[in-house]
Amino acid sequence: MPFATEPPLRHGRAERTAVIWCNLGTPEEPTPAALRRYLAEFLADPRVVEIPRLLWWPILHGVILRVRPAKSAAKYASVWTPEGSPLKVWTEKQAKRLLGHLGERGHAVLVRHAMRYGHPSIASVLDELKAQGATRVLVLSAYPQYSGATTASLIDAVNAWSARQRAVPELRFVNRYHDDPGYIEALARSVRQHWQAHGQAERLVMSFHGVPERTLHLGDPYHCECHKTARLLAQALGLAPERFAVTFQSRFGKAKWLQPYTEPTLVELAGQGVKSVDLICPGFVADCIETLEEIDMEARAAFLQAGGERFAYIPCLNDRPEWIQALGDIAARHLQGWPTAPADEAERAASRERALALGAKD
Ligand SMILES: C=CC1=C(C)c2cc3[nH]c(cc4nc(cc5[nH]c(cc1n2)c(C)c5CCC(=O)O)C(CCC(=O)O)=C4C)c(C)c3C=C
Ligand SMILES: [Fe+2]
Ligand SMILES: [Fe+2]
Repeated sequence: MPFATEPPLRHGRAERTAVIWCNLGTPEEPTPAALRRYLAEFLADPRVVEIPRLLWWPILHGVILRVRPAKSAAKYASVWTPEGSPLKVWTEKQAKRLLGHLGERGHAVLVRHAMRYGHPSIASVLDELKAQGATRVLVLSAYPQYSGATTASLIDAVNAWSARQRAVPELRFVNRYHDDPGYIEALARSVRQHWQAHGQAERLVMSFHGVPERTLHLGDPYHCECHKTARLLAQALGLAPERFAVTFQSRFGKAKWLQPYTEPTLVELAGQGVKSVDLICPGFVADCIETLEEIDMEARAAFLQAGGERFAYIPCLNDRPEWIQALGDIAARHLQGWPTAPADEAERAASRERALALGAKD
């Protein structure tokens, strides 16, 4: 396999540190064609669908990619913004805010966002950072809870890029922050603020994206990490166990996924006479199709139709200042020991001196 041809690194050259804020990815447009491209890449990832290729390929190409793109495109169209897909808009904004926040704290780092599927791809962002002289890269995932389908998949993508490089930058991965106090407190504050403005419902439903149940039995920590996030959030809010529920949404395919499922739980609550629910999606740090359409439209309608009277969706953390602060703290913790101070002329000269003293030739 050919490795990249790269300009030789000069001794004494300033080190540059970069942070990549990685999210899942989203279609470029709310059209069947764009959805087909997006879903074809996403659902071909063996980390996402753990079915042997020989069985999965005919289903994916023969059925799913013929039917789903048009249906999903209509759903995306219902949440699309003038700037594009909500997931893209929030992810870009978060990267900018993180750059500003780290800068204020004296960290002169490069910050870019990247998408696991679609654009800008992880490989293209790593290429760009390397061209800008990044010698150390912190990969920060937009999934607080680790799962093979998400976190491990983005690690795979970074490693696939590394496998094509001659000079591989130093890499660090933030695999999880499901119990980070700053993240939990940012969630708690968003709930308290909602309660102050709109009053508290009878139940707080915490809905996480689902995964196939068998991944739990195979050792994926995702289910446990979702429950820990939920427990810590409930504790921070002083909620007794009977006042909240943990559910899983976005089931895909016919297999059993993590339970209880979000929508049937809402219908059941309404059937038990619960008239009001607040719903938060703590595992999504940016609003997207799964929160804005599946929850705030579909799940809302199901609850109200089943006899519920008040359904309040509490938005994702998006660009809330406490969240950007928490994200900055998480990044700063993982950047420890890496040079992030501005590389000025004096600093460059000193590092050259050190290199020469060690016998290196410039
Ligand atoms: C914790 C985050 C996520 C996990 C785990 C996850 C697993 C997973 N998802 C699918 C199938 C689909 N997911 C889709 C959208 C989507 N999924 C996540 C996050 C996780 N997925 C997000 C943030 C989004 C929104 C993307 C956006 O553009 O807004 C979709 C596409 C939408 C649709 O057609 O319904 C699919 C399909 C599987 C199979 C899976 C497996 C473990
Ligand atoms: Fe998903
Ligand atoms: Fe969905």
